[in-house]
Amino acid sequence: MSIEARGLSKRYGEKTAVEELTFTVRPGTVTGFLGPNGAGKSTTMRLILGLDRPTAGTVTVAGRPYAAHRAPLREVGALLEARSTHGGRSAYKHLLGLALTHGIPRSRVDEVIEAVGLTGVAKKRVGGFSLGMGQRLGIAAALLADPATVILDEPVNGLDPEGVRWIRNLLKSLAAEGRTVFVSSHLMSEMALTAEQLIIIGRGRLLADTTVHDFVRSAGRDEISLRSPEAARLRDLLAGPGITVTSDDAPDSLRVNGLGAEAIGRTAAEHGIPLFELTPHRVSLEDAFMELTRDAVEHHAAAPVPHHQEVAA
Ligand SMILES: Nc1ncnc2c1ncn2[C@@H]1O[C@H](COP(=O)(O)OP(=O)(O)OP(=O)(O)O)[C@@H](O)[C@H]1O
Repeated sequence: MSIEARGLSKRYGEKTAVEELTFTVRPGTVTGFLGPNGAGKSTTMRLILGLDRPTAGTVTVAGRPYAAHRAPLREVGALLEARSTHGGRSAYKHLLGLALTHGIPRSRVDEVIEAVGLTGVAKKRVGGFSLGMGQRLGIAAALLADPATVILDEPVNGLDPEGVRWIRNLLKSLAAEGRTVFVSSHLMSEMALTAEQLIIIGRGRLLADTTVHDFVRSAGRDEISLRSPEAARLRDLLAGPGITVTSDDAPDSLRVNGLGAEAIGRTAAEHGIPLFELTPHRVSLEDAFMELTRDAVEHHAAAPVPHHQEVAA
């Protein structure tokens, strides 16, 4: 049961929150929905759930707009914002209320409470819940009708490492059961551990629709830093197509892109050039994500201008 967005756009007055988004979220895998703050993730999720009307384009779940489903709760379970629950009620009463109004058996309430690990506190007032317990309750509500599609907006926000790991495993198991799992985040590193597919947006536009595997591979070019008393000579020897050598402020240091440590070490040895240091640096996923979304970030912090000298393209 896929989620299909086609030319999906949403404007609020002058502000374009979502612009011509076209993507498909497929069942059986976790799809991460990534973008910096204000990219349009929450708006897109609201459009999927029929809580807002698109200015243009369409979005369907299992072939129909959300509102056209006879029992939408059974089709799509969603967690948008935590803490929409009445603080004076217990978790159990809250879920039971939802279940009774949607024809869901009482036994299912116990099941989801158990599944999200709230059994010990199910009879306690929701008002006294921690952020993590509130998120678990929101997820219990989303799963109550055993939906084929699960949509969660920033579910790990504010959670401790144990909670983050729990959500990660839960999402994977929901996908393994054949469900469509669509989860937003602004943390690339978290999505790399949780998702298989990635849809990345910035300023409302699609920036990438890819797999985590491909994103990691394209981001995974190594940069090598080295120190040598003959750095200038080595720099000329390493230059070539697809290879970038930059020198930092220190006259004996170089940074090399496009060559492995072995190739550099071998070239240095062939020419009798001593190396004092040869260190590979992995370009982090977070760096690659920031690079991709740099132009789409609404508020930049002032960054120092890098001082690099390029000797070869
Ligand atoms: N009801 C609204 N009226 C006016 N502007 C809105 C409205 N809802 C969202 N926006 C604007 O649309 C843009 C996208 O917002 P949205 O909340 O969808 O982004 P997001 O990717 O979920 O961001 P975050 O990670 O900060 O939650 C933002 O610039 C936001 O200010």
